[in-house]
Amino acid sequence: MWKNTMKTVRRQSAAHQLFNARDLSLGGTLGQQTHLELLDKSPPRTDERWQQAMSYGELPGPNGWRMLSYFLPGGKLHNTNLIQMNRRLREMYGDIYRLPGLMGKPDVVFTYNPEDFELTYRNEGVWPIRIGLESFSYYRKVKRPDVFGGIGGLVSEQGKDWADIRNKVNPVLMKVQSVRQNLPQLDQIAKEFIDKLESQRDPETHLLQTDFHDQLKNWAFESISFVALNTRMGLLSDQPDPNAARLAKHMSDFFNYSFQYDVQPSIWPYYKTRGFKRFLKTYDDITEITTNYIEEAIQRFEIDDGRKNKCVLEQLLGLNKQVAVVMAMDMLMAGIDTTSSAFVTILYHLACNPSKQSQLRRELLHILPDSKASLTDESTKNMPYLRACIKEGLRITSITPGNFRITTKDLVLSGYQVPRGTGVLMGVMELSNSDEYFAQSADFIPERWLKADIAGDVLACPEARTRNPFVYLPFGFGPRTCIGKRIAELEIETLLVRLLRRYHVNWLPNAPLQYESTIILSPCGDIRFKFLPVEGVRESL
Ligand code: HEM
Repeated sequence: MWKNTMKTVRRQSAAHQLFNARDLSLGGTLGQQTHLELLDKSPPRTDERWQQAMSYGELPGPNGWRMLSYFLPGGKLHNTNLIQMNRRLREMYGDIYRLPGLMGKPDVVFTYNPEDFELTYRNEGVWPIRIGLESFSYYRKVKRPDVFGGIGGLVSEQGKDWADIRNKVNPVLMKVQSVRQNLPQLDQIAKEFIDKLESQRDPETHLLQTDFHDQLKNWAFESISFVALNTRMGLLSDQPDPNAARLAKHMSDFFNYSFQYDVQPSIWPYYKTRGFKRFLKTYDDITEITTNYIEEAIQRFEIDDGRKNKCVLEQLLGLNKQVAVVMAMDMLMAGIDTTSSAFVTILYHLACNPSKQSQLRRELLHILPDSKASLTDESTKNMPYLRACIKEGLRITSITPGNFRITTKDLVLSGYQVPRGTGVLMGVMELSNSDEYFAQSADFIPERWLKADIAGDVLACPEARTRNPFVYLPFGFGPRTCIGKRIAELEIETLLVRLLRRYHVNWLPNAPLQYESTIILSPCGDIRFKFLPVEGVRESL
């Protein structure tokens, strides 16, 4: 079900990703605010700091033709992926450089200076601009206003339209209590995942007979669809709901299509090709299946009206049905690959660092002395080492390696004038992997995230990281930060507890875990772990 996505994605190069994001001004044709309308309207800056800064034209970087030549066969960036491309450009031009915007797109300034990150975020205002995926808006606003009532969704809206939804849904999705009420069901899903893993594990070799990453995507799908649709899809059972299996297949197709039509070059804004029409059909199928699930949930809520705590979907429906439909779909679209990729990453680091894994298991044995017991708010309150391991895994490989904004004000970045309306790409993962900000940055050291006073028997080492918060931002920053952060953390924590309480996990390949860069960094290639039951195995300390 998930394989198809991988194959297509592996063919993409940095050149495609760089040149082919749709023209930002397309927003105008979709009836949403364009980034130009959102820029600060005050006169250009004339203050001393601005005057003394070097001019924008002095920023290092290639012109349009030179940049194109880099991507031709034999060029410096030919066949690189996005990460390799950024590293080479940084070697060539330094810690701040400019790539020209082609075909009507704004220039993008790449920076590796945390002071620039802070300035950019602190000046983004209440309506930060991050370029969205235009097909979302087109489908929802132009093709199906009957279902979505003119709402494009968080990922693609800008300005006031974005803020209207975000302000409504923040209390539902960002409030700890609202999210944590899902713990019992997410724990149940984690248990079912482990049971399935056990049934696919060879007891002699301790290897899985199936693809672990694919299985994890089923777990992520089952978990997020419970939160978003209040429905158990049965994807971890032998007999999934047939509509759930269809939805999962459509989701997989959707990622292929979105990459093709939102990121690669395409004429769809001007001419609707046959392929694009198939994409719209996939959107239609996803919409039909999710709205059916939501209708079924509404009936359940009506029958069972006396509950004290309303689930996420019920709270969203209480705001507005169209907001609930859009949000549920966005959660499904943004919450599967992200969470499963992050989980593989964290598990990989723990598998490669057996002493850290043993340390974590000591904490887990304390939290869950009886492996059959359920996790509760009380038992999971105090898990400092687990949370530190998650942070440390995402530090070494943040699955979103850079954050993007369009500047709304004139800014001085690294001593250069950067006019409003310019794209700024903040290369945060490079900094979180630099010894300048994290001592022994290549090593997995969860202790750097522990506070000395709560570390218990662990030797905390908070001095191994910088105090600058802008060099570690796996979920972004500010009013536009990831809205699924709390859900993702809860899902990952719950499954890590269950998995490592049950198994010692070893990494089998001789090579490190590989990634491909698409919209996120996704683990690829040889992903094999060995799962040895904890019962009866001596800890290697
Ligand atoms: C480990 C898992 C995840 C990571 C690392 C991640 C990371 C991110 C990042 C970096 C952003 C951009 C933030 C910014 O611009 O400042 C983002 C946005 C977003 N994420 Fe996540 N995410 C994850 C899981 C999820 C999940 C589970 C959901 C669904 C509930 C989700 C839904 C969204 C949405 C809707 C946005 C757009 C928010 C907006 O523009 O207002 N994410 N995510």
